[in-house]
Amino acid sequence: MALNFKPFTKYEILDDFVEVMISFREKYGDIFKVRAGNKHVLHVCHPDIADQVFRLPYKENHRHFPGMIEAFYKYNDIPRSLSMRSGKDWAKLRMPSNEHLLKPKAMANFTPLLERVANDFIDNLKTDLQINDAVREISKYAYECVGIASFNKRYGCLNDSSQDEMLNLLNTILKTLQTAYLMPFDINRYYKTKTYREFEQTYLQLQEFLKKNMEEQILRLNTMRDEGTLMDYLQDEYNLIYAMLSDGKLPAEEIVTLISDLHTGAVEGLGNAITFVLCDLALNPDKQDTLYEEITQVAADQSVIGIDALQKMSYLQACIKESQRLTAPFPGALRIPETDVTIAGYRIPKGTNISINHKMMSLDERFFPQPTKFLPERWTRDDNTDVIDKGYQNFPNVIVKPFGFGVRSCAGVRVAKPAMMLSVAKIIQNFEVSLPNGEKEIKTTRLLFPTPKEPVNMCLKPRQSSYSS
Ligand code: HEM
Repeated sequence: MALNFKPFTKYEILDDFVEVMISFREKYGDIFKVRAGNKHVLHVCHPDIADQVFRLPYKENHRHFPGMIEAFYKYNDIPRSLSMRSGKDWAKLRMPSNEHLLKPKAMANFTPLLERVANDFIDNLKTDLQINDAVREISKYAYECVGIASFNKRYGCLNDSSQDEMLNLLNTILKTLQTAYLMPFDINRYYKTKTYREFEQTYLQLQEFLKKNMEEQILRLNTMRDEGTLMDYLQDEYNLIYAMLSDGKLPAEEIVTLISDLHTGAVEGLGNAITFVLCDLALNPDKQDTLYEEITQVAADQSVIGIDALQKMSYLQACIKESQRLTAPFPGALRIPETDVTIAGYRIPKGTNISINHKMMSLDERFFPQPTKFLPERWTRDDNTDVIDKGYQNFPNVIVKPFGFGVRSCAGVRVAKPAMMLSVAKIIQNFEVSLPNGEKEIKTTRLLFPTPKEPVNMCLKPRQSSYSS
């Protein structure tokens, strides 16, 4: 079966994409094949089948990339970005990075840095008492978070609109990538299309920007070393570049490549995910009240919310997980079997793209009763069966996987989680959030990540006991 594209279309993901996929599942069952771009993708919509796919051996962690990406690296002699690598080449960059980005202490290392950005963001909101075009505004916060996590640097984007250029650039990179993934033929291998040229120009600009920041960071660290202040500084602040350079496993050029993935992966992903959590809380004031209660209990009268407090905020974690269930940032974890396999009775040739369709499973009534309702209680440990039948817990850890699954999952999750938790906790600690004009629903569309179809505005009412950030 194929989703047919006209030859010269705009290659966008259709707004009714989810409805189309649901109709396929109803017609063809829990496993079906769809044409996406120039490849076929096998969609899996049942946790038992997903479990079988996840358990296959993956030595190479292969990916297929659009022709535009292959053409870009043919024309430009720069190292491939992490997300565009496969096999040993991918592992060579990913494994040494994991030691810094994913080790258990990483979240504690990044949280104090991110909190500084969250505090500035809240200070701005205290003046504005509204968020206009939430994804855009929150993407600025996200961009600042990546700047401080990568280079211990404030880009200044929260207060300086001249920095918006970088946000536009990151947005263009994502848009052109999406088009490339959807194109049914690899024309970019033979001809530099407008999409290719836009991608090439913006991606090279991003690399230049990051190279310059890397050089500044190295100079700064060397100056501190020469002045004898480096060790004192490192006691106060985690520095990712120092940590990666000093273990000597990756050259500076490869570190820049990794940092570029941190930028492209983070800003849109975080901007949208945080917006959706705030919308869900605005549309469900009773859940917002419960969250506010938890925050006041755990954070007491503190303006500082540290890693210990975040880890105690189980309702906050449940709100985020439930929001990510509803909007499923990641439509499907991709797996490519390395030999011919039999799954759910079907013989599947090696090299087939299999997508574990988290989106379909997350909204499936068989696994989540009342699937369209925002019920964070689904994810709390208390046995509150009055609120929701927790039968879905028979499928733990397979269905809702916003950060992906296994070795190829999100490399920035230990930045993303505290960045999300800090912003939502501090906003709810300080304001009652609502949507204007009694809006009842946020319609979504996709730009690699799901995003609101129209800009979302939010009203912020200061809470009586709001603390200074
Ligand atoms: C809510 C926000 C985010 C979500 C939902 C998210 C989700 C994901 C998912 C599902 C993947 C796996 C994609 C795949 O299988 O190809 C991924 C990959 C990745 N993410 Fe995130 N992410 C988020 C934020 C971030 C942040 C803040 C960073 C960086 C600081 C980041 C860095 C990366 C990188 C580098 C990869 C590529 C990993 C690889 O190919 O080995 N992400 N992300």
